Amino acid sequence: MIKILDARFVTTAVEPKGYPTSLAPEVAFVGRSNVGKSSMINALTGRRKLVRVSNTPGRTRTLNFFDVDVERGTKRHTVRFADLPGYGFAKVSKSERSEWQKMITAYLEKRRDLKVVVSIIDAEVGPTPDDFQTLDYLQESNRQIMVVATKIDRLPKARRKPRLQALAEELSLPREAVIAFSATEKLGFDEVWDALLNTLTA
Ligand SMILES: Nc1nc2c(ncn2[C@@H]2O[C@H](COP(=O)(O)OP(=O)(O)OP(=O)(O)O)[C@@H](O)[C@H]2O)c(=O)[nH]1
Ligand SMILES: [Mg+2]
Repeated sequence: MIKILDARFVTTAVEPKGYPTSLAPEVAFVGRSNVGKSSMINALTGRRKLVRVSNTPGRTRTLNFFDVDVERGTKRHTVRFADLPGYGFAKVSKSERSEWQKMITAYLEKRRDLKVVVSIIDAEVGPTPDDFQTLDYLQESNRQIMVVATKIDRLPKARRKPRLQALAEELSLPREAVIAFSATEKLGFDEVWDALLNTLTA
């Protein structure tokens, strides 16, 4: 039902004056370093190498923008994705960490085009204090939030449903508000796209 027509890199930015000019509603992917943000963008665009991913936390160090043309039913949409550096990466200096923090919060606070923030949680690890802090911050900023639990493939099938239920409870969300995802097993593609397009076209 969901078909990706095209996906392309737009630009890299570190501060507001480098953000691309408005074109389409924007979706930002936030989460811990190494949680799988860039992999999720690759999976959602059906391009294995659109964004660089890595085993080493701290791979993404700037804001990276991508445009995606997507078709659902007979309707075509263009959506802009913003891949953000992860938070909670310990192996950088304090000053570097605060630079990252500034880069991310400047974007989340000021970006007008930003319509949905996808908060990515590791399904196995569960929400960390950093995740809770970010979710609180986003709620206070009145941002539209979508929670996606990724790396669900790492859990045996029988444990997935109870795990998602527990995650939803921890986050004080209804069960259906937490979408299960796996970049490696390609799970959750339709669910995430449907939720995104439903929100963006509401
Ligand atoms: N098993 C499994 N591994 C995944 C999944 N998604 C990502 N990974 C792995 O997790 C690691 C980190 O992935 P990235 O997509 O680079 O993570 P990121 O959140 O963009 O990381 P930073 O840019 O450092 O913040 C890589 O080794 C990926 O292959 C998934 O759904 N399942
Ligand atoms: Mg990344």
